[in-house]
Amino acid sequence: QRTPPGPIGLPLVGNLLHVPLKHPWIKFQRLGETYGDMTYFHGLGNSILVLNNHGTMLDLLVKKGNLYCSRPYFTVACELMNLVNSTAFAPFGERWRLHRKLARVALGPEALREYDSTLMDISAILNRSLAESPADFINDVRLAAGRVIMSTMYGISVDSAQDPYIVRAEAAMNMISKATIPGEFTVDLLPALKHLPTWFPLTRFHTVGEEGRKMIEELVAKPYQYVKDEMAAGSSVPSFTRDALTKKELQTERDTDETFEHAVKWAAASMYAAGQEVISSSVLNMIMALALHPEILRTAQAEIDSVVGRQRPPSIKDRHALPYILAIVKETLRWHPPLPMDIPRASIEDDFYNGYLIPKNTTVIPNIWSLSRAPDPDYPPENFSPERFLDNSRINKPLSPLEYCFGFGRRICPGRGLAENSIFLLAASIISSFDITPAVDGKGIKIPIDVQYSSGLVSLPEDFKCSIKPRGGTAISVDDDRQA
Ligand code: HEM
Repeated sequence: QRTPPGPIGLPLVGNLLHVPLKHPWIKFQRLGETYGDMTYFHGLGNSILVLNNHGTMLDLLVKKGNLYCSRPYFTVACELMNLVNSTAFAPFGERWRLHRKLARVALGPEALREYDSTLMDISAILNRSLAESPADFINDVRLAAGRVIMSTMYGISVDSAQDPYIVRAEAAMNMISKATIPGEFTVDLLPALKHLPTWFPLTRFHTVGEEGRKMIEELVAKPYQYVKDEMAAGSSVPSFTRDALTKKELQTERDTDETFEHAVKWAAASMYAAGQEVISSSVLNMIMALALHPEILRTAQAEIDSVVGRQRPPSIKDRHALPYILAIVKETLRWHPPLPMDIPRASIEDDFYNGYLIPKNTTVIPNIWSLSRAPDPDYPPENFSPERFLDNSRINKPLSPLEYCFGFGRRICPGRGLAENSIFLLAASIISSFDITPAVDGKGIKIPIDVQYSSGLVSLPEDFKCSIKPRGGTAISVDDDRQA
């Protein structure tokens, strides 16, 4: 039986040369132009299938979801750093199912409502720091995203970027992101290498794995212990961890599953690892887009002024009355999807699809990037144009990025509700309070913004400069609170 088409490989190295380390999603999209919706190739013993078409992604990852709901085994991340315990890298099985149940109960729509006012507080704090130290906006946004996760997962309020919870998490994230690009570590391609002694050349992964494992152990254990201590003292506040330890929907698992505590700890820490960076990268991406498009910012401000007014900050409840802001959020996720290659899947059995064999253990890469680049004669894909989602007169409406940026089927992102709420609220409150323009140098000349993104599994905007100033005549004081 033949496998799907793809480039012909060299012996041994296979087609590894076809996977550049920089922005592999662009190369994958081009391979799709040559080979069609499915491109299949080998690299050092791994078989890789890249999907470039939405229908094919739905057929394999939703309709045949059970066959494709495992993850490839990243030796460095999964084994040496222990991330096989996390939700995102867990293979298909009982442990992963329990994590998903925890997320359904403790991060579902009902649980999310508990956090609306926390998110409002976090936006107000972000606005205050943007007004006080606008040059630090990148750190401020990262910190706000860290606050969203620490408060919803553990009820921990974070004071500053030097907070040990945040420092630990950021360092661990840095490592994970690097360890999970297929091909980044030779050991991921030749798993037997991990048995080589640490002095052997090429075994940098031993050091990285060891450091990563220590960091991750602390990331998992410390905040969990905090929630237990607060609960014992009778002073805990709502959080994912507290809900998981108390909600009656999880009583059976708590009573019968001896791995329950381990699962709660790892599920909560997985949310940090999976959620903080994508929220901050989305908000920074939006700030960059608005600095480049003053007319879009003005239209967005006019919408907020007319719907919400200048006397109070926007809230989650205003969402459906603010279609332009929602279109900006969608366009931000489409313009540069935070996970351009989704999180790769692994097939758990041989499958036959459209006349091709897809062998068991194939690494499947749904190339979300290709979907975000669908040709559009009215609004070219490289342009930032929220209008593309609002122009009802068009016959061919674009697919909403909410249909693909969060993944598919049984492994779809369990944090998407929290992500949508927090990105919307942070975006709306920044837009309502600030003017954003390119920065100027000492001579008053604009510093051009170079639109560049990193190459990890999560792809972030590279650092850029812009000017953020409170809006003239704004009635919303930037050190606002919810009573204003
Ligand atoms: C803009 C924000 C976000 C984007 C674009 C995003 C995207 C994704 C994608 C593409 C996946 C892989 C889904 C698949 O395999 O098909 C995923 C998985 C995951 N996401 Fe998100 N995510 C976001 C925010 C969050 C947040 C805020 C959290 C937690 C609070 C979170 C937690 C997770 C977890 C735990 C997984 C692993 C699920 C599993 O393997 O079963 N994500 N996300």
